[in-house]
Parts: sequence; C-alpha cells; structure tokens
Amino acid sequence: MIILASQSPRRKQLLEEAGVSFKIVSPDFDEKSVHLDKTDPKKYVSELAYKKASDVLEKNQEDTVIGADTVVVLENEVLEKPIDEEDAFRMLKKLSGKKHQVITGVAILKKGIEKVFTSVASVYFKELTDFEITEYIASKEPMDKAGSYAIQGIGSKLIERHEGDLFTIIGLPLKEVLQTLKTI
Ligand SMILES: Cc1cn([C@H]2C[C@H](O)[C@@H](COP(=O)(O)OP(=O)(O)OP(=O)(O)O)O2)c(=O)[nH]c1=O
Repeated sequence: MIILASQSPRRKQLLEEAGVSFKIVSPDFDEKSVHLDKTDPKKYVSELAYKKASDVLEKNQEDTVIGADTVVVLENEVLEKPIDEEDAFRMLKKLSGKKHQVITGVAILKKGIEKVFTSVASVYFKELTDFEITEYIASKEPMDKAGSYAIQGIGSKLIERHEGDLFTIIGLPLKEVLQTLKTI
C-alpha cells in the first residue's frame, strides 16, 4: 500500500488525479517543534520530508510512504507558512516585484529503501500595492501556503510568470514521484 504522509489537500489531489491509489496517514509530530538548519534550503526540505515519511513508516512498516515539504526562498531567506496575517503581509511585500525559488523536498521510503530528492521552480511576482496585498490576505488563501500565496488559486493574479514544474510549486513534483514509485 502507498501512504501519503501529508495533511495537504493539494498533495492529496495531485496524487489522486495521477491515478495513484493510496491512503493518508498524518505524521505524528509538530513541524514547528523541529528546529532544523535553514541555511541550505534543499537540505532543510529534504530533512523535513524525510521526518514526515519516516514517522509514518515506523508505524506502517510494510508500506511505501511519501513525505514532502515545500518552502519559498527569496534572497537566501526561507519563507514558510505565515504565522498570522501580519506575517503574510510581510512575506508578500518582500516577494512583490521579484523572482524567487520554490523548493519541494520529497522522501519516498519503504523498508530498506530511501529515495530523497528536491525539485526547484522559479516564480516572478508582479509589483503589488499594499491594497492588493491586504485584499489578497482577506481571502484567507495565503494562510496555509508556503510564502503566503497559492499559484493555483486567487494568488495567480499576483504572478507575472513561472519557470519550471508547476506541481513542484503546488507541493508535489508529480513526474519524479511517479517515476520513483515505479522503480522501487
Ligand atoms: C508556493 C505555494 C505553496 N503551496 C502549498 C503547498 C504546501 O501544502 C504548503 C507548504 O506547506 P508544507 O509544510 O510543505 O505542507 P503542509 O503543511 O500543507 O502539509 P504536510 O506538512 O502535512 O504535508 O504550501 C501551494 O498550495 N501553492 C503555492 O503556490
């Protein structure tokens, strides 16, 4: 059985639409309580994805477990989910008019097998006014998204363009995930 170790509705939907049959088991640890080094964002998302997957594998040892983590990286600063609306405003103000990276780390674990990889895409934000930012935050959409926006939602109107894999930005690099599932 394949298990998605994630509470993210986006990851669930992406995997469902790809025709994979799986169940969801949420990892049993608080992301906020883990203090990992963020100076290397690829290493950071890989470690978090690994922690999510290994926590679930421990209790489901006959299964294949997928864990993932997504962050936004702007000029060496890692932006995660905002803690409140003020934090979302701060992030969106920083992202305004600039290019940033979105990095998703994935860990696919099964007894004796560990596949961990990252995927990077770039997003170019339009210049945003404070009013546009405030209006967007009022939609509540930013509150559970890395970097405080959703490219697949209302947030699309904040974006000039993106380079790379859209699924990586939404939280799961599907092509690589499907390829890895085939080979393990
Ligand atoms: C940048 C961006 C992020 N996101 C989402 C993907 C992730 O769900 C979320 C980043 O938070 P994560 O901590 O990666 O994931 P999560 O807390 O939603 O789920 P779990 O830890 O249980 O797997 O941001 C979008 O949906 N659209 C976007 O454009």
